Amino acid sequence: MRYGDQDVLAGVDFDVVAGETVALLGPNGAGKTTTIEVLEGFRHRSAGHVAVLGVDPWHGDDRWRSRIGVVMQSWRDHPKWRVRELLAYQASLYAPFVPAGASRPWGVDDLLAALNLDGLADAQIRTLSGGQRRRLDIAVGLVGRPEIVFLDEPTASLDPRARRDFLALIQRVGDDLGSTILMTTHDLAEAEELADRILILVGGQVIATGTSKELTDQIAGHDRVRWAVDGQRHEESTGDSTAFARDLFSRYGEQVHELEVRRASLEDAYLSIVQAAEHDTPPGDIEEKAA
Ligand SMILES: Nc1ncnc2c1ncn2[C@@H]1O[C@H](COP(=O)(O)OP(=O)(O)OP(=O)(O)O)[C@@H](O)[C@H]1O
Repeated sequence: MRYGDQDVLAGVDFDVVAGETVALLGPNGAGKTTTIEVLEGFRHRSAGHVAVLGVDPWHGDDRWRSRIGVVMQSWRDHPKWRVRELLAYQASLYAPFVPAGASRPWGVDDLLAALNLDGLADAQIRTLSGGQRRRLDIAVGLVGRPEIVFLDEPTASLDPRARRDFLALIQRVGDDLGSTILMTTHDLAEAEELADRILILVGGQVIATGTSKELTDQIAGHDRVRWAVDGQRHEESTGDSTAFARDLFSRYGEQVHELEVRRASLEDAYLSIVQAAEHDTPPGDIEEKAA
């Protein structure tokens, strides 16, 4: 994808298997929204090959579109419509394309309840708070029970309970409906909880892919161990925190206090991988220096 003479996506190459939940992570401006918009058919790529459900998204027709659901980063329209009215209208757009015997679209009341929006069914959209509006955006993306759902930062502006409801709903959409999910997020706990696989995009390139554990293992050797002996606090990195603790106790016995082991998290791995890509060094080196 190129704007003017600037390539904003180059070397983005990945497959997503049917039924997979994939999280696209990356710093601001990395190209996540652009990638998703190309896949949704909203942006015309400058070059390259893209297929979604076997179709080039730029040439996707209404039948193809009825098989995908989209939650964009932000959209504002229909301010005077009521919540139930908008959802029912969106659901009606899918109706002509329902395959025989399939239970699509989603029942509007069920979906409102799942997103805890039932109390707002008759509210005008312009009266919703940012987080309520976000929940409606999510409902609009899911109402067609799509085979693939694209979600661009779906939980930005959700309160903790709404975020919990969303995570449960997306898990249900993935498990019960078998939908394929591609989402962007800056929330690493969310990616860890939902995603079968994570792609990290930096500077318009996919620089790492794997499960949360595979990415975290890339910076193995970075567990942090903290302890105190004689009131003196200590902290070290280690690849084997169990052996480290055993050695600590064999040397200092009961003098060891306040022992704390912190395993490398997805956030540590993400920061290390992104910083390494930005500085062109292997993951881990930067973290070591920072530590
Ligand atoms: N219409 C446009 N014209 C020119 N440049 C654009 C346009 N849209 C996006 N860009 C540029 O493309 C790059 C990727 O933007 P994109 O919105 O895809 O990033 P992102 O990873 O989704 O960022 P964020 O996390 O901030 O949402 C940025 O450098 C941005 O400035």
